[in-house]
Formats: sequence, structure tokens, C-alpha cells
Amino acid sequence: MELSSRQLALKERAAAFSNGLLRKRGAEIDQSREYPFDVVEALKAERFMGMTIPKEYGGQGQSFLDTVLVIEEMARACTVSARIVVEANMGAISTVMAYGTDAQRRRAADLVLAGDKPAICITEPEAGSDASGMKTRADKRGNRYVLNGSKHWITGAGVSRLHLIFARVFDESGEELGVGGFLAVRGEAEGLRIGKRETTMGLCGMPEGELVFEDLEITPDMVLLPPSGFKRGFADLINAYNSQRVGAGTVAMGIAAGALEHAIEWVKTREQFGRPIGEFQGLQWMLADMQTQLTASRLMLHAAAASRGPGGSAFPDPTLAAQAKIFASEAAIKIVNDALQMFGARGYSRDFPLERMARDVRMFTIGGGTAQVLRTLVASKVLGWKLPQTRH
Ligand SMILES: CC(C)(COP(=O)(O)OP(=O)(O)OC[C@H]1O[C@@H](n2cnc3c(N)ncnc32)[C@H](O)[C@@H]1OP(=O)(O)O)[C@@H](O)C(=O)NCCC(=O)NCCSC(=O)CCS(=O)O
Ligand SMILES: Cc1cc2nc3c(=O)[nH]c(=O)nc-3n(C[C@H](O)[C@H](O)[C@H](O)COP(=O)(O)OP(=O)(O)OC[C@H]3O[C@@H](n4cnc5c(N)ncnc54)[C@H](O)[C@@H]3O)c2cc1C
Repeated sequence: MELSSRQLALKERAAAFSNGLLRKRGAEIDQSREYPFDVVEALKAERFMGMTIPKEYGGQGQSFLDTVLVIEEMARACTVSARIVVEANMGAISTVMAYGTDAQRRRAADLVLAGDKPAICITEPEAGSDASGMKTRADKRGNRYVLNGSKHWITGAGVSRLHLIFARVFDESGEELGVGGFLAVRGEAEGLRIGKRETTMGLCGMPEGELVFEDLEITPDMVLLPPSGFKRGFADLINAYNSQRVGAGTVAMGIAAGALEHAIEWVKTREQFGRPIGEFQGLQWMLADMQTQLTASRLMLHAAAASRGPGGSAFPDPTLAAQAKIFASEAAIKIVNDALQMFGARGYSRDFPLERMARDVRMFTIGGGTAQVLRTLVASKVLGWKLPQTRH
């Protein structure tokens, strides 16, 4: 896909940001396991937070493809920063911009433009891949909803302010109405408790944690009503989530691009048997495969980012998003692993970036819909069949 001169300039600006601040901060953030508020300030100053927010709410009205160009550059050097850019432009914020009221959009835009990375709260201990089996409930009481339940593995738990919470909705008689989105701002919402933080293998500066809802009261202005109503609310909300699937796939692809760059530089300088190791065909063919997989991943992600789902959806096509995420996440794991191999023992050392990249990249066939579950979505489209995964 050919990029415009504006897009090329955007990519170049993101690359300069990444080569400057992030080259140094990537390893530091990994070691400290602290959320990088300093990087957020810099992202804000460069206007990479809230790029997709429409201009009338203070954003730039940029596209998901524009965001993808920025995410790749960030991920080459610092995965946590790239994930901040994903969530400050896709996922929850894009859902509010598409489905929210004017007041909700304004509120969410103000938070993100001030530096917040919103949290999207879907997964529960008993409802991971089977997200529609969620148990968190929102009970109508007068004109309010009262939320009870819990979520886990929520990216940004304890640092995000805006939360988009998926919950099963019940009316006052106890009848189930479907699934809705509920907005809560940490610090303002009584009944929103941050639970245990996970000790993760990678992406260490980004907290992943538990959220507990204890009679969390949601006022009518914070109910995000899906366009088809609660009955088909889950489908509408997960449709909006396709943007973040493309974002997550791009983080994986960006890590792979960074790892390949390191590998290319290394094989030209490291000598064995009196020659640069890049002169050995065994490594040349590995490099060729790595570049081929990277190029294919990038093309698929760009096509998915620029696509629109059925019915004039504001979000990427579900099948293209799934295919791109499956391919890019699996290819990235292999590319990073092969790059690490080219560094020999040094690849295994904390003094070099490859081991961090290998830990970070592993997440992307899991979070955002596992590679297996996304294959079922693609197979369903290929066959033209519904493929319910429950026994009955
Ligand atoms: C969708 C699933 C939870 C499977 O659930 P079900 O089998 O119960 O439901 P389906 O019949 O497949 O779907 C219900 C309804 O929704 C429509 N749908 C499903 N997926 C999409 C989609 N991607 N885009 C648009 N519409 C979609 C589907 O067509 C049905 O509509 P109709 O009733 O036919 O009209 C499961 O497949 C799934 O997606 N599980 C993964 C859950 C997930 O992705 N969680 C992510 C949590 S957030 C996160 O991990 C952040 C990480 S990050 O990188 O930042
Ligand atoms: C770093 C990270 C960040 C995350 N951030 C968020 C977040 O911000 N918000 C959020 O809501 N969630 C988040 N998640 C959770 C993520 O979405 C879930 O981990 C994911 O959906 C899988 O759920 P699970 O972990 O419960 O695995 P399970 O669903 O228990 O799956 C276990 C295994 O079984 C396989 N499996 C399950 N069902 C099927 C099937 N029908 N067919 C074939 N295979 C199947 C899976 O592919 C997997 O290999 C995050 C996860 C990670 C790792």
C-alpha cells in the first residue's frame, strides 16, 4: 500500500522520537517495571496521544493506518510505549468516539489528550477466550446501573484513568438484556478497586492487573450504549475492538522490525572464521526469510488498518484484522527468536536487547484474542458457517 507524503513524514517523525528517547528508555522501563509517565509526557507533546480523536474534540482525526505507522516505529525500540500509543488511539477510546454521546466523547478525549491511556476491561478469570461468558453484571437501579464482578489481566490496571467495562446487563425484574459498555474513571468511581498486579514475563513497565467492582455505581451519562442496543451489545463492542487487534499485531511486527535491524547490523560486524558471520549462507537465508515474513506482516496490517467492516463500520474488517494479527504475531515470535540466535550467547544476555524483545513479543499470540480463537473466526468466514464453540 502506497503511503502519502503526509504519512511518510509522520512515520519519519515517529522514527526520530523512537531513535531518540525510546532507544534509551526501552531497557530501563523493562528493568524498573515502572509505567513510563515521562514517555507519556513526551508522546503528548508530539501529539501521538489521541491522534484518532476527531478535531472537534481536540484530536487530529487521523486514521488507524496513520496510527499503525507510528506504533511500528515505537515498537522497534520500546514495546511499552508502543502499547500506550495503541490504547491512546484504538480500543476503548475509538469505541467511545464511535458509540458515545457528545459529552462522553468530550470527557474521554480530554482524559486521553491529558495523557491517559484508557483500559479496556473484557477478560475475567472464568471468561478469557469465551469472553461472551463474562459474569460481571450491571443491575439497573432507577436510572443507574450497579456493577459487581471482576476482570483480570487488564492492561494499565492502576495507572489508567478511563475504563471501558464490558458487563452483562439486567433490568430491575432480573431479566437479562444483553451486554453493555460502562465507563468509569479511576479516582472518581467508588466501588472500582485495583487488585493484584501480575508478575509478567515481558512488557514489564506496563501493569497487568485485576479490577474488582464492588457495587460500582454507573450514572446514566457513563453508560456507553452500543448502537444496536444491549441485545447485540457484545457484537457491537467486540466489533470496535478490531481496531486494537490491528494495533496489537503492529506492536509485534514493530518488535520484529527492530530485532531484524539489530541482527543485520550484528552479522556485518561480528567475525568468526576470519569473516563477518553475514557471509555465511546459513544466516543469509534466515535473514531473507525474516525480511519476507516482516514484509508480509506489514502489508497485511496496513490492509487491515485501512479496511472497514461490513455495513459501513468505522472499524477494521474483523476477518482481515484477525488474519493480520495471527500472521504478524506468529511471524514476529519467529523473527525475534532467529535474530537472538544470530547474536549467539550475547543474544541470551540482559546486556543486549534481544532477550527483552523475545520476552515482550511472546504475548501477542495470547492477548487480544489468541491465535487459535482468531483462526476460528477466520474459518467461520471461509466456510460461511457459524462455529459455536460450546458443546450445546
Ligand atoms: C467472540 C468470541 C468471544 C466468541 O464468542 P461466541 O462464540 O459466544 O460468539 P460469536 O457467535 O462468535 O460472536 C457473537 C457475535 O459477535 C460477532 N463478532 C464476534 N467477533 C467479532 C469481531 N471480531 N468483529 C465483529 N463482530 C464480531 C459475531 O459475528 C456474533 O454476531 P451475530 O450474533 O452473528 O450477529 C471469541 O471469538 C473471541 O473473540 N474471543 C477473544 C476475546 C478477546 O479478544 N479478548 C480481548 C480482551 S482485550 C485484550 O486482550 C487486550 C490485549 S492488547 O493487546 O491490548
Ligand atoms: C499481556 C496481556 C495483556 C492483556 N490485556 C488485556 C486487557 O487489557 N483487557 C482484557 O480484557 N484482557 C486482556 N488480556 C487477556 C487476554 O485477552 C486473554 O488472555 C485472552 O483472551 C485468552 O484468555 P485466557 O488467558 O483466559 O486463555 P484461555 O481462554 O483459557 O485459553 C487457554 C488456551 O486454550 C485455547 N483455546 C481456548 N478456547 C479455544 C477454542 N475454542 N479453540 C481452540 N483453542 C482454544 C487458547 O487459544 C489458549 O491457548 C491480556 C492478556 C495478556 C497476556
